[in-house]
Amino acid sequence: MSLTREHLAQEIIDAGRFLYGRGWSPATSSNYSTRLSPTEALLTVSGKHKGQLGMDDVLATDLSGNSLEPGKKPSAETLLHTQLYSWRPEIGAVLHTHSVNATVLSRLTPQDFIEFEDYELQKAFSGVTTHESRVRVPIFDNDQDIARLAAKVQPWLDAHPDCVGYLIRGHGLYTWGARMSDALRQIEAFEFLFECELKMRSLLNVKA
Ligand SMILES: CSCCC(=O)C(=O)COP(=O)(O)O
Ligand SMILES: [Zn+2]
Repeated sequence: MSLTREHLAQEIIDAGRFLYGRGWSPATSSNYSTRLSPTEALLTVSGKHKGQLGMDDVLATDLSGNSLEPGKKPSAETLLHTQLYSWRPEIGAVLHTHSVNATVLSRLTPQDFIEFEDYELQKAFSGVTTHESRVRVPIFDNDQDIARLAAKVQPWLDAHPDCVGYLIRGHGLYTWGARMSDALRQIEAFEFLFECELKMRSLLNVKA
């Protein structure tokens, strides 16, 4: 059964309240989307406070990132959402957040990835069934040119079909799922793992 636009918009509003409440989407940062149809996404309007979204603060775009609702300005990062819907037809929701831990960890890491290993919570990621696995999370340098950034993300996605999310250095996290609940679960898992990693590094006095 396909969900109505109203239901999908409410999922985005509820996600914003939750993520803002956890401190992972401060102020107007972050953007969220759901798949509206095989060729359209429903996405947050640019510049809105994500803890206070209303029904008018979302708009439909095509999968090239073009607004289908004149008068509404799509998120500056629309292309990073729509490229994921184009990449995998089973993706139904994409979340981008700006937590302190994602920001600090991505800045502290000189390599272009971080890897999680031997954490039970890795099993919260789609497709992971044991802690005896490695979840590699690429880190892309931040770029105000989102088309250029998307062009750097695409080859990684194509080479890693099991990728569950990525970081943008000093900026934030992207993750996704078949449904909004899956994307939210992955955000929570990432945040738990980021915090573990930062605590481990500070206790071990590891710089990177
Ligand atoms: C104040 S945060 C800077 C922009 C950003 O990174 C973000 O996630 C929000 O951008 P949008 O255009 O989607 O509001
Ligand atoms: Zn952002």
